[in-house]
Amino acid sequence: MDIKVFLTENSSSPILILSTLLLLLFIIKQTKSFFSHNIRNLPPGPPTLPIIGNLHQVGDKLHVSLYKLAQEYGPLISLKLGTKILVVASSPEAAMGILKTQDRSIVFDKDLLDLEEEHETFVGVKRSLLMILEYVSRVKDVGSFFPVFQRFDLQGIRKGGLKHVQEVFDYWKDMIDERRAHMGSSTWSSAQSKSFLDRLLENGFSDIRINQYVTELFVAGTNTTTTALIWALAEIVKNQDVMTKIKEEIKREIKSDKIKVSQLSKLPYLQACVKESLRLHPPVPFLLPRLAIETCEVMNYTIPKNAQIFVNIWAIGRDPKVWDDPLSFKPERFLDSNLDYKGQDFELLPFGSGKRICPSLPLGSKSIEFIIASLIHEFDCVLPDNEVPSKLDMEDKFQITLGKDKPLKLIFKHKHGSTKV
Ligand code: HEM
Repeated sequence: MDIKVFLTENSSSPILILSTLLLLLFIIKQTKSFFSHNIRNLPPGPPTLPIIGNLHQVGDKLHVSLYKLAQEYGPLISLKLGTKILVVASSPEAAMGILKTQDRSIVFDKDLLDLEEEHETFVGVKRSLLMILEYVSRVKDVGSFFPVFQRFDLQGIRKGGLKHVQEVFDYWKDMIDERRAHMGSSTWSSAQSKSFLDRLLENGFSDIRINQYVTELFVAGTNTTTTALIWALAEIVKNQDVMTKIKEEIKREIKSDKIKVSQLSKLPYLQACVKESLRLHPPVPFLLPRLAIETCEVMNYTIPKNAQIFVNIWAIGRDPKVWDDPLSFKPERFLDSNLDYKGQDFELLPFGSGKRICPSLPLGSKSIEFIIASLIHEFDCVLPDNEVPSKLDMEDKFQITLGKDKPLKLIFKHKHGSTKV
């Protein structure tokens, strides 16, 4: 229909006319923005549709959709998501190119930590932290692909996320107030200062800053470690030959009732199992998104300023060009190899690399090794309901961490009597 005729026929409805004009303006703006993004020599990628670009190709399992696109278009690809350009690295070379040029990133949309929003009542810090993760990991946030819509928060993502951030803040507000009052009292001496919170308070951090740091640490630290632990246990239980080898190693090397952290270095096979599990199931499938601060060249392609960059470490861990028989759980591959996850080997980056590497790498990796070694040393671990280990379901579920879709249920029978599920 001719626009002029349409406007004349509908002149009785000013709201309809206004919304039509707004829609037209929007389409013109998007089209202009598409042409201005038409940068030469972008990394290859699938053809785009008008306005939405490649949004229709991004499934709920983002790590899998981007892995499949990388198989088709190469290790460094570019996509248009709304008005944004996303570059994804899915091979060690591409990861190295990105991580050596782009070392700043953003953790949360800063709006999520905006404290101006209204109060809600406390419902439980664990639930709230999980809800924050759930909101942060929502892939299909219209506002992030079309910044023009950001302020409207059409899907309620910002509002929902803020509600749970506020619940978490409320939870430890009392703790902060109490500690601050104690520090200000005459009975306080700096020798009593022990915790991370004390250090922040001593150094004059405001409540807002403390809230942000502590929430970030909780969000980054809790789900990652438990997710890694669950995957490693699931793989060991599924592969009973691996379980037998761990038991033999522990029996041979550990003579005490309890394992100490200092003894973990005597268990190279167990350490290889943890590495192998982190290769196949990195709890964080994409490193923290990097933002191209300036236009730059990576692998002879141009990455334009303000492009968002993902490194798909889940894809790198399954790349048949890098790993022999990549989908099999084979800890032996690490026994005669110097390959490590400390950020230097771009084939294996479960903790990231560069300035943004996980600050808790030693704590995270040692915790998993220690918990698994202790469980296997002290308990016999079996699946309930005569489930066959080799048939254990290993489907994953994409949130900001990549968890196991079906919960892992195990029965732990203490070697000296009691049973725990
Ligand atoms: C197995 C356990 C863990 C894994 C696999 C893991 C993985 C990661 C990864 C991949 C990143 C992003 C690195 C990058 O983009 O280059 C990261 C960042 C981070 N991790 Fe961990 N992490 C674990 C445990 C922890 C723990 C226990 C804590 C805190 C107690 C923690 C705190 C953080 C923080 C604060 C950041 C953000 C660093 C920044 O903003 O520069 N992580 N972690």
